[in-house]
Amino acid sequence: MTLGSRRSSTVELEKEDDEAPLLFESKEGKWGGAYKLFACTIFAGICMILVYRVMKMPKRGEEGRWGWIAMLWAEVCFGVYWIFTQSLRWTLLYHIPFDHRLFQRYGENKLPGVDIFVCTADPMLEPPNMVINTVLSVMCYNYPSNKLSVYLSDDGASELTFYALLKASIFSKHWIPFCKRFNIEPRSPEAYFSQHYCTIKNTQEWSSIKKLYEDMKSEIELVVEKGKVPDEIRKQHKGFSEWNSKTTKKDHQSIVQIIIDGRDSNGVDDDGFQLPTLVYMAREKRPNFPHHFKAGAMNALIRVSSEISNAPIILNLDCDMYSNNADTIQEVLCFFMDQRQGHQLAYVQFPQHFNNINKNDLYANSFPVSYQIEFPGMVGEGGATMFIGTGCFHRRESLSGMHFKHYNNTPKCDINPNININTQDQDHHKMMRRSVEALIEASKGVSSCGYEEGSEWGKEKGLVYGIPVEDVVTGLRISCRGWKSIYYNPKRAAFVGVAPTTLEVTLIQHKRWGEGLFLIFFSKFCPFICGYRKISLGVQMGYCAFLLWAPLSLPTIAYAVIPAIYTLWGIPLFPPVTSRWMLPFLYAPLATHVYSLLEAMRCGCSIKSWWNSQRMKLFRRTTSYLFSFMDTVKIQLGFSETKFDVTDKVASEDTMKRYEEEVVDFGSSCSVMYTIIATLALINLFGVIGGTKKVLEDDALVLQVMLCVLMVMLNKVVYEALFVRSDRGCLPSHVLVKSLVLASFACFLLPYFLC
Ligand SMILES: O=c1ccn([C@@H]2O[C@H](COP(=O)(O)OP(=O)(O)O[C@H]3O[C@H](CO)[C@@H](O)[C@H](O)[C@H]3O)[C@@H](O)[C@H]2O)c(=O)[nH]1
Ligand SMILES: [Mn+2]
Repeated sequence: MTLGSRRSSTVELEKEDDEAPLLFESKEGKWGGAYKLFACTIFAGICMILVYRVMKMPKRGEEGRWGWIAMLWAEVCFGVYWIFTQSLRWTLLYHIPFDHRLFQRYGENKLPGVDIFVCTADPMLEPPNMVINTVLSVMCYNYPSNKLSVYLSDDGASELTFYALLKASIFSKHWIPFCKRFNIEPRSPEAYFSQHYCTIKNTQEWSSIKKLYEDMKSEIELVVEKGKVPDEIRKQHKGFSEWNSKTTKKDHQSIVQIIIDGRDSNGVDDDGFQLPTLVYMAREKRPNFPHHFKAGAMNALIRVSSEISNAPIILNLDCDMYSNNADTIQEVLCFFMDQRQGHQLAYVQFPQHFNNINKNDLYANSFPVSYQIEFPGMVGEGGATMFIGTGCFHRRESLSGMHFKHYNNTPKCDINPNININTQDQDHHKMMRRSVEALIEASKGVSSCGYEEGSEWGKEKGLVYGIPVEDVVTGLRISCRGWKSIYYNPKRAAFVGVAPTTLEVTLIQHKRWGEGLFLIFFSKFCPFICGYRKISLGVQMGYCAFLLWAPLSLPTIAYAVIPAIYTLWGIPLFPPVTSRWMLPFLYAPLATHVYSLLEAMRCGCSIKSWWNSQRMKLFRRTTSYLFSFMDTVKIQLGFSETKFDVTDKVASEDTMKRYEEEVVDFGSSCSVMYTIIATLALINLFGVIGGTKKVLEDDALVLQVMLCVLMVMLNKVVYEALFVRSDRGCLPSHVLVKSLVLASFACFLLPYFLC
């Protein structure tokens, strides 16, 4: 069976609606003109820096030539990168939906079905209780339940997760009517009960539902702790028969269970309303078949859902991202169903918000500047935005791989315009209602390892394989296939997730991102090649501002090391304070950083969180992205394969305490990364100590010493972790020894080798 042949996959409008009021409007951001002028002055500064570098380059044999060349190279890199980031700031475009018009125009019956995919990969890193909270939150959307289907993909193939989902399906019968009756938010029970005391009039009902939730939660926790579902529970559901002693995460058959069949008249909640369909899926995995991580899971979900519900709109969520607004689907449909532009739209991306960011966002895990400026900036450049893996609504056709021109050329009446989805479908189901068993059989077939062999999945169809940021590359390809996309950041966050709480986890996560993004740059999906004449130059450059994180590590390391070492050697790399050339060297970096601070504050960051983000930028570039860079090179040369380290979403109490107190937690296992961080911090400390004396003799070293002082200020937390702290999150003594040896070598012995 081919995709989309059974049910309509089209959200389209009839011609007569052409005159009707639009379902959304677009607005340009303010203060564009002033910014453009300001950016031009910075650009002039950058050019003058480069001119000075080339003019004053020491001759062959003269002192400092290599350092000078390295600085020139680093400044060229920063300059080019800065230009790329400008394309994300030139024209900001925001979209505002009019959701009240949607129901007015279509009524409930004419709205399309929505399939919701939730992915999980490991019951230890992603606790089943967290997963079902996400599932429950999306089962409660203010949207006709018979049009909602929720699919959980479990790459951990864990009976614990399955058990939790069964429990959640029972609890949902009480939870959904409770949410709708009292119109509560958010609808993830864990989030709701942790944020609210009884806010509703009927306290008895509130307490009883809270008790139900807590009982379920502790029952699940008990089973998870045991690591095994007890036999008496296993007997209660035939689904457990899929697990036997040989089932492991990496080796098992396809498991598909329709836990709630939305067509079934028994599938109703306490108030007698239909429940959404709920499906558990663990696609087949075998040791000798690559499974392609999340991209593989998503592709299996696309196919399995096409057998079961085949809704034209797909929402995709990570297991830690619960829905925080029950009206999100309506808002999104305003975009997809708008008569003027809706048909061109492939996806609507929401930002990722987190509920566990500490006061000043110590690890710079939230991206307010990206979400409030850079993403709308990319939309402003050419109607495209990045797909970032979670909190994204897709049109099924585009996600499955269809080109816009083919979609647009398909006569819409042949594949049922959305107007008829509901009524026709139900008749359709009555007529050719496949039994649950038949649906499960078909689903198992399409989620088996063999199904993808020799097929176009992962290449032309579905999410792209081979790149650990499957999301970004897939979004880019969709844009290159002629589709538009919208970025939407509503006032009330639509989705809320969990951010890493230790430095180590953040650095590892960024290593994966950096590597994946850089791999895109080298693949056939490089925006300048794949996007040539398909997406605007601004969007191509905007993508590169992200794709080039990894190589930017090299100039950053050069800038963090060379000035400090050359200070100790007494060799100047910058113009003296008395020279007029000093001006661009002061202006360009100062203006960019002051601007970046203002921009962050405009997005609601505190000064301290901006400062933290600058430190994290340094840490990430000198460690995560350096490893991303090296691994990408290895992969390109064929020495290594891509992998996906799942982000740990649980933290010990000790760690949480430090996180809340905003004390950097270095953890224990990333010692190579920490050695680099500590070595750079020490080199700059030596630079300041040795340089202060020299500055008094030679004013040519002033800028260099200022740079070292800035680096030392950024690295304050590192010195504390090395010399002062003694808790479990500090830096171990072997890191101190190694970094001292390395830093001393670079500062004091290297000159003897080089001379
Ligand atoms: O083999 C795998 C690995 C991961 N996942 C799921 O993918 C999601 C994202 O994984 P996570 O470890 O949380 O990574 P993050 O870095 O937090 O994820 C961001 O970056 C990823 C790409 O690197 C995107 O896939 C995600 O959607 C995006 O939120 C989670 O729900 C996982 O359960 C799978 O289903 N199968
Ligand atoms: Mn995550």
